[in-house]
Amino acid sequence: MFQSNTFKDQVVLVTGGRSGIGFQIAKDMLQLGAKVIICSRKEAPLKEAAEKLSEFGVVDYQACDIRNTEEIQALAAMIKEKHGRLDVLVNNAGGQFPVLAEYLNDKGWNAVINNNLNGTFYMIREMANAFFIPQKQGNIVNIIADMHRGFPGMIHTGAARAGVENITKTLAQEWSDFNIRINCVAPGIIESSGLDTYPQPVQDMFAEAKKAIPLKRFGDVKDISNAVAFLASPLASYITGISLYVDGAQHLNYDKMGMPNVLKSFLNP
Ligand SMILES: CCC/C=C/C(=O)SCCNC(=O)CCNC(=O)[C@H](O)C(C)(C)COP(=O)([O-])OP(=O)([O-])OC[C@H]1O[C@@H](n2cnc3c(N)ncnc32)[C@H](O)[C@@H]1OP(=O)([O-])[O-]
Ligand SMILES: NC(=O)C1=CN([C@@H]2O[C@H](COP(=O)(O)OP(=O)(O)OC[C@H]3O[C@@H](n4cnc5c(N)ncnc54)[C@H](OP(=O)(O)O)[C@@H]3O)[C@@H](O)[C@H]2O)C=CC1
Repeated sequence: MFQSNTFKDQVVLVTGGRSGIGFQIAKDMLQLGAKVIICSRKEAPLKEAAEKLSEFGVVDYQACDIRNTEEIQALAAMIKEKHGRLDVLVNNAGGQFPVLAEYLNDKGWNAVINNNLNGTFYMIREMANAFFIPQKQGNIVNIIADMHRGFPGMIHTGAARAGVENITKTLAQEWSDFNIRINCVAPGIIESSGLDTYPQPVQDMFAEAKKAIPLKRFGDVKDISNAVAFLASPLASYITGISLYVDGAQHLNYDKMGMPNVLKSFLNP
């Protein structure tokens, strides 16, 4: 659907690109002409993913925990040495676990805030300082979540993603002088490797909730990748500071999905 040269010779970094949504984004960017770098915490699955992706184009990888500034700086140094520039940063790495607020301890709260909010900010700041600000050009897409009306059962990630959404609105203004565009994609429930990490009762609850999604289906990793490609492409050259909900209108119908109640009955000890 996009022209195969949409990202020709552009350098694209996809965090969490070894699996699920990130893998699809990396694959599609390669097929649209980009050189792609993927990072995540563990070296072995990253290498395996990079080998699979190399069928589609030039791909590099480096283990990097987005919560660790030194590791991010080392990743930026590798990209500078090998490619000389960075055009697009896709902040896809993240995760959380279902829990009710009253049972969430400091460690669990901090783990998710550190990953999804702090890690995303560190990555944005470091890549902007290393590339986008000196280049006076850059493009950032942040994967957040469907937390438009709060996120019962996932208060930590709701707060973290709302923080990223606000960072996005701030930087769309603060960094407009550097010709940096920054946007979010907010996935609904997407059939991906990430979803498989949830316990069976939560997956059963998702299956039940599907009936109340106005488009009556879960999303596909390709639905998210298409939105990322659009926002990172020149087709979106006048779009910055927005969140694009890719969720079959779930965010308009959340309470009817019965998620809070089902989550509550599952999560109550
Ligand atoms: C509708 C929405 C659909 C969304 C779908 C997706 O997003 S799919 C994509 C989803 N993909 C993913 O989510 C995958 C990636 N997810 C992750 O890597 C983790 O969930 C992370 C984000 C907490 C980071 O982890 P990390 O390596 O930084 O930390 P750690 O593992 O060492 O844990 C630190 C502390 O957190 C707590 N705690 C953690 N887990 C649970 C739990 N299940 N139960 C209860 N508590 C839990 C616990 O306090 C633990 O300390 P402890 O008690 O062990 O001393
Ligand atoms: N699937 C869904 O329905 C939805 C997903 N999302 C979000 O979309 C993103 C992708 O999800 P999905 O593909 O489904 O799930 P996955 O669990 O497959 O992907 C998460 C990726 O992030 C990486 N990652 C996690 N923490 C870090 C870290 N600290 N540093 C570097 N990499 C990290 C993981 O690799 P590793 O563990 O090896 O580090 C993994 O590759 C996530 O942020 C997720 O929360 C949002 C809403 C809905």
